[in-house]
Amino acid sequence: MHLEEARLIDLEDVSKTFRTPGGEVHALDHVSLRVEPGEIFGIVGQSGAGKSTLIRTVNALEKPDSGTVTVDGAVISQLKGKELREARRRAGMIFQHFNLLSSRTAQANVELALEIAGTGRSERRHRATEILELVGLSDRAGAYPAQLSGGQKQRVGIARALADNPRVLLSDEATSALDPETTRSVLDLIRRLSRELGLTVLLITHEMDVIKRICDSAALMEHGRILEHGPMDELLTTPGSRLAAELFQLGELPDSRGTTIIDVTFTKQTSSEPVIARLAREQGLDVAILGAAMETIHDGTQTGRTRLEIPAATGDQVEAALTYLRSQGLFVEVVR
Ligand SMILES: Nc1ncnc2c1ncn2[C@@H]1O[C@H](COP(=O)(O)OP(=O)(O)OP(=O)(O)O)[C@@H](O)[C@H]1O
Repeated sequence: MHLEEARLIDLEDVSKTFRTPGGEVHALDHVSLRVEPGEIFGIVGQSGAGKSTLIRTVNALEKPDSGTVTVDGAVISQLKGKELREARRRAGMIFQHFNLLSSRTAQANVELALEIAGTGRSERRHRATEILELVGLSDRAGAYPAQLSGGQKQRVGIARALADNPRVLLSDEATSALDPETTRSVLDLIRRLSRELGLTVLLITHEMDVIKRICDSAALMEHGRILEHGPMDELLTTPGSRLAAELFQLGELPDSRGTTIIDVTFTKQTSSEPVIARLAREQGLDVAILGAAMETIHDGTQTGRTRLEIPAATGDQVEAALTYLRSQGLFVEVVR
């Protein structure tokens, strides 16, 4: 792969401090992050973690105090004037509250993005029609935002963001104002567009479900720092991963009763149920399922965690059970 292509979104040692009456706030504290071409990368974290500041450095709405931000080969954090405006066109952005102009139809909202980019009138019309079709809104092109549902408004937002053919889509809590079903359909649309157009997507969210549903990779942010990041499969099988535990919550541990408790993580390739049944049968163990958190992800496969309790048994029996589960390709952590 060409070197520049491999650096589609690349933050290197980026810091940003705000001086407020209450003191200094380190919104970004030496953040380094790389998003691979074509992947959907989610950043999750509590309010105030620094997510918005991070995404704002990627479309140059915020200038870092130090470090570099590269987008599609351009070091966006160092550009000015015309060059900066040009580079900004490489990334489209969607927002929680859609940010559509209420006085313009869906079609005219999409065309506005192209007008600003200097595209001619007939080309604007053609492109807006094309992209509205791609997001499934052809029949609503003449509707005003007030006549559209939340999901439809976000589809217009997506069409507007992609009208100028950017290679990167930035999403700032794009589904936070939508109900769960609409959220799923908008996320699925983003996933489809990412695959069809080869789009790289960087999204920020405080919702773990968003990460589970569409992300290839994710990062956990806290106090301006990235605590963990990586491909989802790797995160889920990292011992002690906070992100994995938060993504697939298994609840509190029961009171100690001399048993062994293990968390079994299964990713795409396998489902845990038949394996657990076989474990009970073949090893003669009366295994109890204490909790399970599963998600059917975008490609229809299941990912999740199961918490098992193995009855008071000899060390050898527990060891044999762990060996068996691991031999089935499952990731196993002894919790207690
Ligand atoms: N322009 C600003 N001036 C002063 N402080 C700011 C500014 N922008 C952000 N901050 C502070 O920087 C920290 C990170 O804010 P940021 O908005 O990036 O977090 P966030 O994770 O996106 O949270 P939220 O989801 O609530 O927006 C917060 O403490 C915030 O108050």
